[in-house]
Amino acid sequence: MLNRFTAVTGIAQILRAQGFSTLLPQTDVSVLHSNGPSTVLNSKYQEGKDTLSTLCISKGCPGDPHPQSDNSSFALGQDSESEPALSFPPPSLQCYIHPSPLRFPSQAHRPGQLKQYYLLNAASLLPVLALQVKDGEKVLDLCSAPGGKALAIMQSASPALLCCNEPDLHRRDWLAKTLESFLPHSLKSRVIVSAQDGRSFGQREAGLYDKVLVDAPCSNDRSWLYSCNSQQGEQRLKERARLPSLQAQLLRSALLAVCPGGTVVYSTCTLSSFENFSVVETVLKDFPEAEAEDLWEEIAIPLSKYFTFSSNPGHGQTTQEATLKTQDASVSFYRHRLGILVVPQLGKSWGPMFLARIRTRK
Ligand SMILES: C[S@@+](CC[C@H](N)C(=O)[O-])C[C@H]1O[C@@H](n2cnc3c(N)ncnc32)[C@H](O)[C@@H]1O
Repeated sequence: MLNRFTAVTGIAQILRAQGFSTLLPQTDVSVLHSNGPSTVLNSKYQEGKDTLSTLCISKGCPGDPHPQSDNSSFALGQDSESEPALSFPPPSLQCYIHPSPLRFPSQAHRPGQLKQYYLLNAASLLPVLALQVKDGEKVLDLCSAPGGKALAIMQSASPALLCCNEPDLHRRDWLAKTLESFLPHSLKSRVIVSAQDGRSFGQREAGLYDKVLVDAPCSNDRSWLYSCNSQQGEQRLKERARLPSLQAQLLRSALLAVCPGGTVVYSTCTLSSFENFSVVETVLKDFPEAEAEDLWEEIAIPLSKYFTFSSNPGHGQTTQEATLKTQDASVSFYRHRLGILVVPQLGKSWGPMFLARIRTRK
């Protein structure tokens, strides 16, 4: 993720030369121009585990009273390759994706300077896209560390307040460092770090937020690829059992924290339907004034060129299979009203990622 609060000249050209393309349909920086200082990216990629191949570039943020970017002179064209379009692409967010697993080297800390890019699993952008944060809104990131989605929110819009909550001390330090490395001082009063247990947040700050992201602690299926010993594995299997209850409490808390007419996005990086569809279904029973929205047309179809989606909840619920032919691929989908799931694919370095969007009635 290129940081719009720094100079980013030259990176888009390097990306294109390396075979990256824009993830979001509306932009193509092949015609990117800038008079600002050029940035040199270390283009020596490493192939290996935990590969990340999404890069986000952002234009200047219209609502930001303190633009510190030199990229206001960028001229951006339309991406004729991409269709159909996302209905709500954040106007200031540009993302790049690579068809094969590549890894940019992460950028070293440079005292007194903001980092220019942040690497993230491409599917991590989807909960932020679903949240549709608008300038001036109050946003809560209930489970925030290490801060990738909080940064993506700040690349997408200029909220009046972004509260990043993380109860774990070590991870909260990591979060604070991430925010410090990417966001200018001028945003300090608008991006705050909180240390509460997310389960009680909703009671304490009931109805205060327009948007709440619950990127919940989960089984994190991709991390199984890197678990090194069986003891660790057994411990994690034990912990799995308590997750759906914790996740449901966090989602309930989020629904209390959001104002009438507000939006909650619930996401995990597991395939487990007990941590995904079942949590949403259980919690919605307690909130008759809230309903899950269909993300199929808005997110799954426009991004089907890159991600394989499923909305099959498993355990015998009714599903409807549909096949969508894109320019490049024919992909099978299962539709379900409660959420969508990015399924990992061989040779791709993203997913799983489940997301559901819930709106409360005004
Ligand atoms: C999947 S990670 C969040 C990743 C983060 N949103 C990002 O994009 O970088 C889940 C986080 O939830 C935190 N967490 C665990 N229990 C929590 C609780 N009771 N309330 C709030 N956060 C909690 C974990 O410490 C962990 O940092």
